[in-house]
Amino acid sequence: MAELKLYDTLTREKRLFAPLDPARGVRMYVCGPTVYDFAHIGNARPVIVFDVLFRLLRHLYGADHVTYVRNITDVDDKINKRAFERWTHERPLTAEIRALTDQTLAQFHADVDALGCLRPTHEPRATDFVCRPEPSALDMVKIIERLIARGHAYVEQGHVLFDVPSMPAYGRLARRSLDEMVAGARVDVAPYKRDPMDFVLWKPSDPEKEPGWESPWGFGRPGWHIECSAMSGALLGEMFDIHGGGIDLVFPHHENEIAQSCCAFGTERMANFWMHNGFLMVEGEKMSKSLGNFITIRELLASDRFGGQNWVGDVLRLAMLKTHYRQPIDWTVEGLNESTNTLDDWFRLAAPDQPAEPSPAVIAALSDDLNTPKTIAELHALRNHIRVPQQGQDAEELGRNLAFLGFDRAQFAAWQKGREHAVLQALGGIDEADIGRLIAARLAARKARNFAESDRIRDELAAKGIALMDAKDPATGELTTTWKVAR
Ligand SMILES: Nc1ncnc2c1ncn2[C@@H]1O[C@H](COP(=O)(O)OP(=O)(O)OP(=O)(O)O)[C@@H](O)[C@H]1O
Ligand SMILES: [Zn+2]
Repeated sequence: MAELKLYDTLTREKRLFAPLDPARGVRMYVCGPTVYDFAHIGNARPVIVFDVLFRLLRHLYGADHVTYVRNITDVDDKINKRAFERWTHERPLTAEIRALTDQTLAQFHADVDALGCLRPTHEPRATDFVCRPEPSALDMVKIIERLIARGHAYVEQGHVLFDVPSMPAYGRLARRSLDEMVAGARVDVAPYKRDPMDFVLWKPSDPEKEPGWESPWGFGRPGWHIECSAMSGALLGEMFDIHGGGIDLVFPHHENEIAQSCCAFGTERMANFWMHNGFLMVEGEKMSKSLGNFITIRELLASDRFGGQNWVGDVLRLAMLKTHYRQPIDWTVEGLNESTNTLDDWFRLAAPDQPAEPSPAVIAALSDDLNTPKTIAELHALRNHIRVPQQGQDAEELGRNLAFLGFDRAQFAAWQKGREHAVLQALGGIDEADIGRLIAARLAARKARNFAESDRIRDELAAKGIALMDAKDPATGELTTTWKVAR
């Protein structure tokens, strides 16, 4: 088996990966979306990156030996605020919140499906893990009770807070001193906190406008960080193999997850590897909702807001994978055009209907800390060996790799056809049949050695924005011509 090496944010090194407990397979947790609005393309980066890792792990360890959990945050103050704004009092507020989160989750699924991402093994909703009736079922309330019992949390004015000074190892993931963390996190100083770094595990809810659960500390709701400790603990165990998310989650979110899980379970570590993707940037800044410089996945797929046209999931996926996951990505129209041309070329040459099966060179590249730029270079090399489009071993191998990497030939082809149709219409009514007739006339002219006429037809089409591509079948020596809309 290929050796898998992954970069671990905690130890700041690339290390050899092996499952902690081979009998349980590989266990991976990735922080998922907060469902109150459309996801932007920056949010898609961790989804795509960890989908590629999921595919690689399934290949290396077997599909039944990988458990991938990506949570859904459906209790959050931004959700409450949005639901409260649109609430018409015709149904209870909790039903309004559920409708908002259901609708947002359905949109999220449609978006990431279009990006070629497999569904994780489990997609737990935070609200299902606040308080579970079975005494043995781990949930947020039980973890908080344990933290209080072990002297790592305290109750104050209806709030439960994690006592940061009670954990000497706090700050190890972020590698910051307490002073730096206080400055960097812009932590709220609140009257119920003993130390400014202490963070909320539980807070009281106003039953009139906020969702809540009955708890030993009154009617309230959990803080954000505790949900990931509960869902990962319940579905993967107290210690698991890989924990992922965007680099912005290192501090405070992941630092706090570690504090909660390790102090509640009495463990040294929460995850064996911590993996973080870099930012997707627009004009030198992180794409984010708060900065307002974002474009949603939906807008890219279904509107012409970015670059004056709509895009297909495969193009967004390739544009994302061209950059190594730990580097920042600059999101540009030019990058999407380049990816479009690459996929157009690959699908023209790759054999259709191939099973998803990677080449050893692709596995080797991905096994080196998910080196997707190297993977893409391997595909270009493979492409250069193809003699006859869509035929022969190399064409089949390219097709198998594209399927393995999650590219969808039919989806891409349908989008290309739609684009070509739109361009042809804009060009003033030339259609596919006209082009076919002109190509046949040109081939006939060439056969008759009437090169002036064949060039005239080529120029006539070029003037209309149609480029012709000639290829010779090496077996028969026949010339065949295909066309595309030139841009
Ligand atoms: N620009 C970005 N580039 C890469 N990953 C990102 C970016 N923005 C958010 N993420 C990641 O997306 C996932 C979902 O995060 P979250 O729901 O907190 O996003 P968000 O609150 O909408 O982000 P923001 O407020 O920054 O727009 C996280 O793993 C986060 O790190
Ligand atoms: Zn999390």
